[in-house]
Amino acid sequence: MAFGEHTDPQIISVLRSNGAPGLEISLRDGAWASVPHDGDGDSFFVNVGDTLQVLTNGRFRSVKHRVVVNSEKSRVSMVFFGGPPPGERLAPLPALLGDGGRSRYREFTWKEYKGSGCKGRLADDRLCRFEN
Ligand SMILES: O=C(O)CCC(=O)C(=O)O
Ligand SMILES: [Fe+2]
Repeated sequence: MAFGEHTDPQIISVLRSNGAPGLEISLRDGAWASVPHDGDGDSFFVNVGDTLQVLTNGRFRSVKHRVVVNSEKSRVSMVFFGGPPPGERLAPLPALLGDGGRSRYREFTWKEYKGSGCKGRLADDRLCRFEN
C-alpha cells in the first residue's frame, strides 16, 4: 500500500510503525528523504501539522510526506492526530509574533479549514487560503 504526498492537517501527529521502510519527507529542494526506520519498532515519528505551522506563524513547518510501496515487508502504522475542536479559532500565537511582527495567516476556524479546501486533491496546499 502507498500513501500519496500530503501534509497532516492537525496540530501534531505521532506515528508508530512496525519498522518497515517507506515513509519519506519532502526536503526544501524537492528531493524525498527516507525517514529512518527502526527495526525494533521502538521509535516514534512526530510530525508538525498545518495547524501548528499556523500557531507558530510558520516557524515550525508542516512537512510534506508520503509512503512508497515496498515489496520486501508490509508496512503497518498507527497514527495519533492531535487536532483542535471544530469551532476553535486558529491564528498565530501573539507571543510568537514579537513586537511589530507580521502575522502570516489570518484567523480562521478549524471547521473552515476542514471545509471546501479539504475536498481537493490530497497533495493540495490547504493553508494558502488563509495567508495574509
Ligand atoms: O503510515 C505512514 O507511515 C504514514 C501515514 C500518514 O502519513 C498519515 O496517515 O497521515
Ligand atoms: Fe500523514
